[in-house]
Amino acid sequence: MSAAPTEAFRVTGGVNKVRFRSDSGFTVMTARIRNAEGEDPDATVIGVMPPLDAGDTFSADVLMEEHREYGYQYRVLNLVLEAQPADLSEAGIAAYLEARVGGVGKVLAGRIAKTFGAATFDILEGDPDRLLQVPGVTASTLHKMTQSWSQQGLERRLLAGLQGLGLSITQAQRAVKHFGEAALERLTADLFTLTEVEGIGFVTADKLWQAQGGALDDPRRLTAAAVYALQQAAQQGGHSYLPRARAEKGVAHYTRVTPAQARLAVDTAVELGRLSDDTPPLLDTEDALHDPSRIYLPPTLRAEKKLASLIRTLIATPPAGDEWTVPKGAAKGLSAEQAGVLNLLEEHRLVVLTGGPGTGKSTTTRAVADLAEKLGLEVGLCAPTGKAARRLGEVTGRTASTIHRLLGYGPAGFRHNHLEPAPYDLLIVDEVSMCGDGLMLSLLAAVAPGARVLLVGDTDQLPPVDAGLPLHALTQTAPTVRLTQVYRQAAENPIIRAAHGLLHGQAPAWGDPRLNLVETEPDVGARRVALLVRDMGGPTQVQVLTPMRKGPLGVEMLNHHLQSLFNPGEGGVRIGDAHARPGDIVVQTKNDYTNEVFNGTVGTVLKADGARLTVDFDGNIVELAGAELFNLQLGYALTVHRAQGSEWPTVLGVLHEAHMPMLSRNLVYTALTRARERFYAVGSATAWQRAASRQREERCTALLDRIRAR
Ligand SMILES: Nc1ncnc2c1ncn2[C@@H]1O[C@H](COP(=O)(O)OP(=O)(O)OP(=O)(O)O)[C@@H](O)[C@H]1O
Repeated sequence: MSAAPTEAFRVTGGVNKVRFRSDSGFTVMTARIRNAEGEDPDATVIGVMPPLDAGDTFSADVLMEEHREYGYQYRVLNLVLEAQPADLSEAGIAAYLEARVGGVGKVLAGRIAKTFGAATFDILEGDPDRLLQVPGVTASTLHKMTQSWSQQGLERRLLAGLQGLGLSITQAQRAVKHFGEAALERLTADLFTLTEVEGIGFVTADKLWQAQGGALDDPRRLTAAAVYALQQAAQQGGHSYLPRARAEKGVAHYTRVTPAQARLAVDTAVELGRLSDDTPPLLDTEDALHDPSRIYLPPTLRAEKKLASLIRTLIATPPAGDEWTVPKGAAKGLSAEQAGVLNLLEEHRLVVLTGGPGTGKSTTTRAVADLAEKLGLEVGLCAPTGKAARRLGEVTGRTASTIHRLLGYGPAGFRHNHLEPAPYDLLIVDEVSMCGDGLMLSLLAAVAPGARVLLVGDTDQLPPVDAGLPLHALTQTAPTVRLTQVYRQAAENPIIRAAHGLLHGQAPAWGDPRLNLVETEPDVGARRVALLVRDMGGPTQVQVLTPMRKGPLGVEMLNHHLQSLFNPGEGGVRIGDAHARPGDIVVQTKNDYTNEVFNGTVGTVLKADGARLTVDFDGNIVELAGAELFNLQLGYALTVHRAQGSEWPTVLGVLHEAHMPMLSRNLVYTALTRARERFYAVGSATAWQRAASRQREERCTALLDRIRAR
């Protein structure tokens, strides 16, 4: 082969030996590869490939690269398996038959190879009955052989065809996994169907589409863009629907088409049922300026309607039995407001308890659980995250779990639902501000007939990451107690006072040793933060929070400086955004129900060997490898969103005008209330003033209207 060219080139080859293959399809093999310029008899070839064995032949686009340890090797971009072995000697054919064709053992493979030689594969493909003349090949053996051969042939043709559409081998494999045999036909008919595959979005499909020379105004492209606009609105802004004008703007933004075409795109998507138009009949009182139109993704519309009817039912139906009585002593130590919750639960199945930090929500929750158990009721305690569940358990002195665990979440979804309700007479859910419509629907759908539900949360916290704002709708429709009095020791705490001040648009009054601010410029900020963390006792004593991931004061930059100061060194195991070494602080970024580690849980790396990490998450010691490592990031600094539901004694909050797009009152309120004893702001006081005055953008949700609708 000539010197390493920088761009990809095509080779054909035969597999010598497969050295390694991960479940994601990443393979390391040695192969004989050749092209017009020459042959490399035993090259190292790496990359994501279809399942293959020694003896397979293939054609592939490869890039040559020099690895610092292994020297030259070829990285596969696309690889198509040929339908027969490289080595057409009798032994080669026998080895291939034995390895790849079902029902054929060593002896039989030898006989077939001896009888038919290189013609074996054409016969297997085109005239398989002739194989019956080989002693030992029975009708059932032949059936197994032809089944397996045609299945493999189909998969080979599918992968080759999909790669012909421009898909990478990874995308092709995921498409086959998702669509099965119909993959090629579905994607040939409409390449944008690819967006149904987990992890492949409109932008990727559009790149493939344009690489194929697809027309920019093709209805399939425009329809897919309309659906994508709604998906992005839910993911980025938590919107359950978009007014038509914004949906059209989204389409124009993603496709660069004219407003007229964008309008057509939304109309077409609605006609095809890919989107739903649920615009309510315009009441004459509506002002013409307010755009009442509502464009939904169909599943979101169904969920919102279902949730509204569930809430209406819970509000309208009486609790089962009459055992709920509130004896005199039950309200001991509670304020009249707090005691109100106990009384409301006598008549109502669904009660909501809200209030800011230190207003006595947890105290009230404990009193409700105590009373319910005295009355002999089964009480279920849960919260959206592991950390919040643990805290709920601590303050109520009972076991509490995540909502997912309480509802029996597994690969097939939630075990408890309207068919098999959760077996509790009273469900208490904490930190409900973190529940989107989806999780709230799963939760309320699993409430047993006649059972009661107490939802506890703080409506001023950040809105949920998922779409919808159910807690807000519930506080305006279900019987609600809003605790306002901040208690003595809580009131003395400047953090809690500052949090309540934020709700009235006031920036915190800095200067208290428990509530202080240090100004810094973005470019030197990360380094400054690392030194401050050192002065404050190191990363185990203080949690750093910041609004963003990117930028000079983002999580990535802060973690880089914090890791180099507190755990310097080289190498380590690759995780989501860096390399982790023993002693590093890491954070789980996705719910992992198998290891019972949830998004936002912080842990310490105990061991890092090869491609495995042992992490201690608050006493839950887990071993992580493979894809699980990409659910981890360095955790010296976290985004405020990731910190929701967690609390630390000391928090260092980084906030600067540079974060402007993210700054809102709820964001800084949530950051501040993550600190139990001490909050240290680094950045600029102006940023806090600006944030305090900015309400977050309203979310497009019609849940409240639907609950109220008659
Ligand atoms: N009725 C009350 N009378 C006197 N003190 C109270 C009362 N209710 C709560 N407290 C005290 O106020 C403090 C805050 O109570 P609690 O932790 O229940 O508030 P919270 O709303 O759960 O706060 P956070 O949201 O921060 O968890 C606690 O020290 C608690 O003992």
